[in-house]
Amino acid sequence: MSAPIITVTDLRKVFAAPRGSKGEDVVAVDGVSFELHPDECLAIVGESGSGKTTVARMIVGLETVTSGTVTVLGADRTAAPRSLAARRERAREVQYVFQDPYSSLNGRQRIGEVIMSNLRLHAKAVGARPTEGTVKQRAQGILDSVGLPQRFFDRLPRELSGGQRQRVAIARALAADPKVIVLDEAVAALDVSIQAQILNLLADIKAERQVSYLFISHDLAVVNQISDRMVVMENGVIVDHGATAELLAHPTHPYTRSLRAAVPGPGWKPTRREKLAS
Ligand SMILES: Nc1ncnc2c1ncn2[C@@H]1O[C@H](COP(=O)(O)OP(=O)(O)OP(=O)(O)O)[C@@H](O)[C@H]1O
Repeated sequence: MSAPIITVTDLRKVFAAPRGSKGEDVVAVDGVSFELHPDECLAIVGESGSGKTTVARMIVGLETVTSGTVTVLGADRTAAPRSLAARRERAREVQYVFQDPYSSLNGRQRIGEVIMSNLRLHAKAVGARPTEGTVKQRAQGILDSVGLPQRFFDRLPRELSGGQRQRVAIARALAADPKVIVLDEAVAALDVSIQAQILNLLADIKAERQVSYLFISHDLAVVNQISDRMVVMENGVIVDHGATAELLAHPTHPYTRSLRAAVPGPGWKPTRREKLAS
């Protein structure tokens, strides 16, 4: 098997109680280890507060690491980036798509400019000087690849639906041509039918490009559709891991079983992923 793109080893995060408060420190993540391989979708699942987002934020350098290590493409990424250039270098490797596409998009920036500014940023960082015409052409291509018509190029985020805005957030991530996209509850705010469209889009993108997903979700029905493997977190600790289809068809760990049991009946079928792939 080829070398992992991301390796996290014995990752731990403690949030200190505010100074002067009588509160206790929060151990959000405790001894988490896993690997993300090329072209795979690894899901991190668990209930609210289990530590999923904190793991992702440590991987992209948005949160400091208390102990343990993060390696991305063979480079140690445990320490927080020290400069803007270092932060951008990391962003070229790993892009982050947030749950709420509205607050993550600049309300005054038109959709085409959202994509073009990320294209310019990352082209500049690798010393390329594409013309404005080339940048625009690439941005139009990316808009097309996320299934949005060209007339959206000049629109503002508020003129788009939630699903369309999430397509723009994905387009912005693609503009960096990353090796990994972290999708943090990226479809949680969307209606089920729109969720399915975005999941199909993500599957298409992954089939076309060399990109891996770290897919964070509390929703096993969604995870079942998109991920190859999953790790299950409870109270900051990985309590279960394995191939998604296998783990969900035959959950053995009590926590995975309880999560699985909490999935609403209609629409839930362990074979749905095969259907999506067909
Ligand atoms: N900045 C912070 N300061 C203090 N505690 C925090 C901070 N961020 C997260 N926590 C705590 O760390 C724990 C894990 O939170 P985290 O957001 O990683 O969980 P999660 O599984 O992603 O949940 P959710 O899906 O609700 O975001 C929680 O107890 C949370 O309250």
